Amino acid sequence: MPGNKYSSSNLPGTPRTRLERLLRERELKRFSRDFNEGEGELSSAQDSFSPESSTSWLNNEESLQPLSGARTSHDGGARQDFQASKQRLLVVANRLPVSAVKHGDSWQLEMSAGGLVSALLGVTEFDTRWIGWAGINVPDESGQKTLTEALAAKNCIPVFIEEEIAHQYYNGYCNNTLWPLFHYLGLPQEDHLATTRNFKSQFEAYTKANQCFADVVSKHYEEGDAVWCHDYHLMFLPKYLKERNSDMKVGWFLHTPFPSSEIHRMLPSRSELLKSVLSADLVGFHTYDYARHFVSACTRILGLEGTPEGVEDQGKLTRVAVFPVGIDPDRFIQALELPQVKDIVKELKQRFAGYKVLLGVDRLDMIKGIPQKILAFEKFLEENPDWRHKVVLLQIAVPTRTHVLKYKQLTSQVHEIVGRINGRFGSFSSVPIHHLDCTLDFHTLCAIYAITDVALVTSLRDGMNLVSYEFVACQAANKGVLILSEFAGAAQSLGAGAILVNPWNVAEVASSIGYALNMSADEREKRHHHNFLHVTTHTSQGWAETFVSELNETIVEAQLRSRQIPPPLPIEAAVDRYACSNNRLLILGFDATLTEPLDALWRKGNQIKELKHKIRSDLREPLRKLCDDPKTTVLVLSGSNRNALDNNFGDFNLWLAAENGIFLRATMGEWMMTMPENTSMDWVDSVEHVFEYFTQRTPRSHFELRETSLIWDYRYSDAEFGRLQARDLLMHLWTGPISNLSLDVVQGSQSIEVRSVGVTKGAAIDRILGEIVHNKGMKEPIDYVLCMGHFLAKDEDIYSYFELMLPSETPTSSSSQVPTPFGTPTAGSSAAPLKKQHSLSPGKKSSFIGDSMLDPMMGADRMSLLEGSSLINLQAENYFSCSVARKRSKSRYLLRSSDEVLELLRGMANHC
Ligand SMILES: O=P(O)(O)OC[C@H]1O[C@H](O[C@H]2O[C@H](CO)[C@@H](O)[C@H](O)[C@H]2O)[C@H](O)[C@@H](O)[C@@H]1O
Ligand SMILES: O=c1ccn([C@@H]2O[C@H](COP(=O)(O)OP(=O)(O)O)[C@@H](O)[C@H]2O)c(=O)[nH]1
Repeated sequence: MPGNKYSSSNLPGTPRTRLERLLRERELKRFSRDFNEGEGELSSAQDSFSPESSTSWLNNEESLQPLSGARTSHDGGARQDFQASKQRLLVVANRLPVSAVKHGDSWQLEMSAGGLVSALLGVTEFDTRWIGWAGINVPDESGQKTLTEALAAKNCIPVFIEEEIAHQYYNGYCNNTLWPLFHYLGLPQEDHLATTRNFKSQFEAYTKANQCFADVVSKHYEEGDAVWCHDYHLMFLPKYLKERNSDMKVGWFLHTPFPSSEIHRMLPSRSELLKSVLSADLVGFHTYDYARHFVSACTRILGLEGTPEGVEDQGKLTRVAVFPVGIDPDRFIQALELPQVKDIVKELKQRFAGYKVLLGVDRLDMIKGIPQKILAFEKFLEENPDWRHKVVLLQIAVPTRTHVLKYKQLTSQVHEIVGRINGRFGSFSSVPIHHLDCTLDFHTLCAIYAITDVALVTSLRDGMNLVSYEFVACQAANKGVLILSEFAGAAQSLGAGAILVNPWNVAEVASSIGYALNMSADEREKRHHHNFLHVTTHTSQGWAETFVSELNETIVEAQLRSRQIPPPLPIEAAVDRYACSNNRLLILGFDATLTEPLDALWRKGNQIKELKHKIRSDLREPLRKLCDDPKTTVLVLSGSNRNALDNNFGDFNLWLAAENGIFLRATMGEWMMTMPENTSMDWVDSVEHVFEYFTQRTPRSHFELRETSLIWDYRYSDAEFGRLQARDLLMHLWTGPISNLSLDVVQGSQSIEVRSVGVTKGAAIDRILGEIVHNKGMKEPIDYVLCMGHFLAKDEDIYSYFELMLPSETPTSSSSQVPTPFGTPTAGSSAAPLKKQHSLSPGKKSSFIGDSMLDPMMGADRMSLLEGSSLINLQAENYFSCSVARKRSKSRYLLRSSDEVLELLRGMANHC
């Protein structure tokens, strides 16, 4: 990106691979950090947001430290320099690290709870601005101004959302629809009478809220910034941002699980959300499973191509990668050394003397499996009477999303179970469960983690779960045991040191509690050591650095890739050159060039087969005009069979070349063959057998037996499955029927074609032109060529054919494997001797070009006629080779879709 000083491509001696570049960037960062630490100018505590306190907003007391990157007046010069070298990062999340809360008549800024805030507090490496929803309704302008100013001191920028929209966006679409769905809890029943339970109105509010975020981001964005969007609240944000500025560097990270595509497809707006997320440059998840689910949702629901790198849509890659979050362990480890924390530890130890302490810390959310945890504890007490009155469960249930009905119901349910169990197993002097509906301050939380013997994390699903990390960080002395749900993302990192459980299996959790309480000191030590090492080496700081480095890198790679993509066809210039030429040749592909766009076919479901090979109706008129222009020759050159071309173009005055140019006819005349030497179909039975086998096993795939080739087409099948089947099919072909035959296997993006060696459009064009020139009795040289199609790589030799006709100073696009004009070096091409073949299907009348029996005037002589008569006089500026919707191409130009083809042909037709 121009002006982006963080593009590693700007560095001298640029490393060539992504890994090299990322390692180098890391090293530079480490160097810069070490340097500054050595100077003693910057301590991370100074530079980061301090969450341990809250402040009154109206009083504007500055007891909170600013977020990283805030410039304060007492900054020294070195600090300024270091700050200046930091990359600007806009963190955009629904929640700001502080929430404005009303206390009586005044407002206070309080620390927000939840893992996302905790994770991002550790991010100090960047010059960060945090953009998020203010969390409260502030309708008046002066109120908004005051809050904005108060937040600015923390480098926070509020997004104000009107109350009803915020309600439907946050309580409705986010937390009543996306949240339960992404955690495998299904969708709520839609209720048309209640707007809050109506997908449509909630969805509209969601899009509006995302627009509000986009407005604020755009306002604060500076060129070169990295914009990091967070979580399911902001799935539309990447799209809105890119629409405003396509150069913006946009990453999106999901903190929750991304469910299996079978779950995601239940969502009414499933496609829009996926497409929007794909507008980002980089998409990140906590675990490989979530990333895998996302890619397969894109392939199955959107029909796009999933690659090991991410998701590809017409050559545009959205990178998808895994970035497991961590915590800032030092914050916890250092807190335990504070006298006030030590006091709380002492007090708690006295309070629970003689008891083993089990701990749960969760937002009071149905995904956290709090009822299941408590029921498992009940079962444990039931089965282990010896442990009664020797063990307590402390359950900290942080209130959350209290306006959502399901959360209210959960609160009552949990209270009821706790009451019942305490009644059952409690005594005058003790109760087994201490359940607190509250938010703890940071120091108390650390102290509780430190005195705990067994932490119980029983989430039914959880993106990561940072409580498990925090517990481990605070257990250096105690070496307590972690019981961890296998459905939390953390199970993939802390699984080896924890006791993994299925939270739905209450009996298993109960017995795990027993196992943990009785575990030997030696085993506890080993398990703790393993997890402690992980928690202290996989920090939130590293997480953010890796994500932003990858984002920078993704942009560099996209630039490199886009350099290989042909530039867009300058339609106006192509039309102008056409207008002032005298003898023009238009070579047009058919499928995906002149046919309906795939999207339209896709939607029409079962009618696909009928519609598949039809020319777009809106193209008929301009095409007819072009065909009827005496100064223009139109040739449709396609892989399709003769029938398909006859049916579509029989009433146009043009030339048709079917089966990649093997058959040729003017629509006024008979079909003839250009390359009879390439039409042997001896191999067809054995290949057909394999194609049949795979067609039966791949729903919505089909194969087509053409006169000179066989094609298996899986473009309407599930993309992922289709690709797997295609790989398998190729293996079968190579090891079986074609292993000893001289055949070409041509892979399309969603097809596999088997044809005789040497049959390509480039090989056929020479003879086709010979025939056309002769047939039309052309006297004037061709001075304009448009050669345009969605051609397979193998058939792109046609572009090179014309390149070689240009005056010699014109650079050619490729020098290897190109046919020479009027005779290619390829085996079986026009240079080979012509001979009659008898493998054509009966019923079609064909002549061979060069077959003296059928047409004594045609043949090899005609080729030399053309060669010798310089009937092509093409200047570079009059040659337009153009790929349609295939970005990896040797063509000079690119048109993105058949819509643009329409625009071009209409423009030309205006000059007929
Ligand atoms: O902001 P709230 O609606 O009150 O909810 C709090 C946060 O909950 C979710 O946290 C997730 O992020 C954690 C860090 O990556 C992860 O460990 C945890 O498993 C997730 O549930 C939510 O995704 C955040 O957006 C909320 O802020
Ligand atoms: O009273 C509390 C208890 C916990 N937490 C924090 O809330 C976060 C919970 O994150 P987790 O990833 O476990 O789950 P989430 O709530 O984000 O789904 C942790 O960082 C806790 O330290 C908090 O802010 N206040």
